[in-house]
Amino acid sequence: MGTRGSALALAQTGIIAEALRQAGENVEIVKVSTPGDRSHAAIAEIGVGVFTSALREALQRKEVDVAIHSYKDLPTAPEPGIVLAAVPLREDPRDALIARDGLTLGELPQGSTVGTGSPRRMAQLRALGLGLEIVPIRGNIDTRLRKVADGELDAVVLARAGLARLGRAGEITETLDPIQMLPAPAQGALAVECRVDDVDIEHLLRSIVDDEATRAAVTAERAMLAALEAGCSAPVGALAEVVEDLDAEGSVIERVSLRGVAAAGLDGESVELIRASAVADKSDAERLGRQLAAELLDLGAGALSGPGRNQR
Ligand SMILES: NCc1[nH]cc(CCC(=O)O)c1CC(=O)O
Repeated sequence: MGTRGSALALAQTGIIAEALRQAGENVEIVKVSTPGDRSHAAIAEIGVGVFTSALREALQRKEVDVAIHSYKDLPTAPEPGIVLAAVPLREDPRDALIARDGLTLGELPQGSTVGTGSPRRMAQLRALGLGLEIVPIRGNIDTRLRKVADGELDAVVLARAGLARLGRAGEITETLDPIQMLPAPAQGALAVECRVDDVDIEHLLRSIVDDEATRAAVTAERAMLAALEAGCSAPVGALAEVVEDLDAEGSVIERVSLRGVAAAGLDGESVELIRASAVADKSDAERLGRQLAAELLDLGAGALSGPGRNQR
């Protein structure tokens, strides 16, 4: 089972390995170093897939049989020869604020520094109009948290899921409501991949670790992202939830409810956000994502054209 060597990646891979071991399987974990781990440049500069392509190559070369990724870091374009065998039960997908002195977003004084390297988080923070100073940062979760502890920054915004998996959710001072901050498509979810011709392993992974509701939600979010032709570092947020509804005859059916946001500009400098939401049958998750993307484009997310367009 291949994984990146970061604390977060090892924790995530450990969860899946444990589930397989519980089911009686024998698992060996192999660390694969990626250019994303070695470079300190901004993610927007080094490009989509920096954390995931080395792992996929190790899979193709048969150095590993399974690859575990943070789903939100995967490019939207399918990879020939590789299949998404399972999408395990998702962690809380929301973003979280870790601020000095236990402060919430609303309590941070004007001019407070908030660290994030994500154009999506930058755009949504700016749109709140709180007068915060956004500081671009990179580095692993520990490095980012330390900047607040050391007093270098007043706050940072991180995925709740990553903090929870590292046992550091206790440092969160506010979990951000998706109304203020929509997460990255597939945030909090893992992607478990294997080689397309490895049917036994695919079946095994699907039967032990796949979660149907997570898969449907993430399918809608990622279809929206793909249709916007925006890569994982673009200012696009999406959150889908599987909800119970009644059909015309009054029977309970499962539907997918999807919310999306896109900044009018590509660089996170824009304060104008475009929002839309829609609901569809669970079996129509993919189409729902594409339809919401079309609506966002109609509403003006078309300004996403530019250097980042088609970068998948
Ligand atoms: N881009 C880095 C990354 N990839 C996955 C996570 C957290 C775990 C997740 O979202 O599944 C993070 C860190 C973060 O955004 O705070």
